[in-house]
Amino acid sequence: MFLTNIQLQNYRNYIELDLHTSNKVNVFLGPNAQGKTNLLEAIFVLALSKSHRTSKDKELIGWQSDSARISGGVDKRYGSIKLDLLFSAQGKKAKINGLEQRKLSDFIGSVNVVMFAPEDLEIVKGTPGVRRRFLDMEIGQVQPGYLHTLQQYGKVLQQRNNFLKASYSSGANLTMLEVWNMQLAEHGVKIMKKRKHFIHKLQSYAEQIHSGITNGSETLTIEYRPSYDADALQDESVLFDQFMIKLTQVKDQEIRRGVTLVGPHRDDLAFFINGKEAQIFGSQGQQRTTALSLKLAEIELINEEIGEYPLLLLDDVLSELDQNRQTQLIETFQSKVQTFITTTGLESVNVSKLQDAGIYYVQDGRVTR
Ligand SMILES: Nc1ncnc2c1ncn2[C@@H]1O[C@H](COP(=O)(O)OP(=O)(O)OP(=O)(O)O)[C@@H](O)[C@H]1O
Repeated sequence: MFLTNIQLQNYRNYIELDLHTSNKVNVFLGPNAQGKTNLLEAIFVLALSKSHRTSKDKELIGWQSDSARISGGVDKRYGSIKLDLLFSAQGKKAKINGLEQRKLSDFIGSVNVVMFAPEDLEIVKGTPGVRRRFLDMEIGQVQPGYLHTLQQYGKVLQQRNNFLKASYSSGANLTMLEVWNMQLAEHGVKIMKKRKHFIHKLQSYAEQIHSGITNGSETLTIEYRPSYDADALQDESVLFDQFMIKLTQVKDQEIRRGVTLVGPHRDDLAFFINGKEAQIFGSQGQQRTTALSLKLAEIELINEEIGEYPLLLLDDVLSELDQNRQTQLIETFQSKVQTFITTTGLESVNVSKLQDAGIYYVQDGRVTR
């Protein structure tokens, strides 16, 4: 799929932008703080309806305005579509071909993207929350139903936590807890099964890619770590029973602490290079290569799931990769993936490898080709 054009109105530091893009590589060049990342972010938001940098939509609206708009034309396998996303104090509205979508999950995934940015190192190095967010964003793109389940789980979790907190101080009747437990387990096992399935597929692509980048010297493996000892490939009813038993085991502890201690909100995943955990033993370079392998694996995975390659967004990362990794990256995307790159200078980019690139200069929220 290709993003053929993008329009912005009062989006961050863009008052008005109308840009036609190249189907191959697009390089956004310019000094710091001019709007390069904002532009990549806008493409990301068009795909997922939320930013990779902030959970607060109102930060996306230009300071001088009270609403922002992102529109884009996308060429897909089966034809072209027009996407519109409007942010205002009333929330966000999403349209496909001019038709407002009642549920955002019907809009998400109309265009697919994979973003690789310096902060992705945190997927390997950071807290479990960063890894869960990575999982949720990626699974949600190819299976919008997943986000709905996640939302339902989140609501039950919050209500259950409120109940746990209140019951400790008031000594309330705990039979209600059984009801929350059933609902938590019902949504929870669906999430766990989808995560397990996704990680399994991601692993097979990432292992191959990582081996290629490291000339066969490193084997990358990914392990799903659910919040309790559960075999997530099990039948859903078995998983449900295991979940309920676990909740019974931790009941007293949960009431004392006023929080839910088991469930996918406490899941994690771990990365191993040649059998050693990358988060603990990996060098900075190995951790970065692991994050890169994951992102390149996602490209293949999305293609497998939906039959089209996503857009690749590379935010200020080429300069951090050595020539070998840059070449590997460029060769992977060049022929099949529309790519958007930001950089402060072309000297850090292996431009000789780029074919038919559109080079754009970004200054103070304006873009010139
Ligand atoms: N809501 C907003 N309204 C107006 N301007 C904003 C808003 N949010 C951020 N900005 C401005 O956008 C600019 C940052 O843009 P961006 O992050 O895209 O920079 P960049 O060109 O990628 O720079 P770098 O090379 O340093 O990463 C800053 O000047 C910032 O003040």
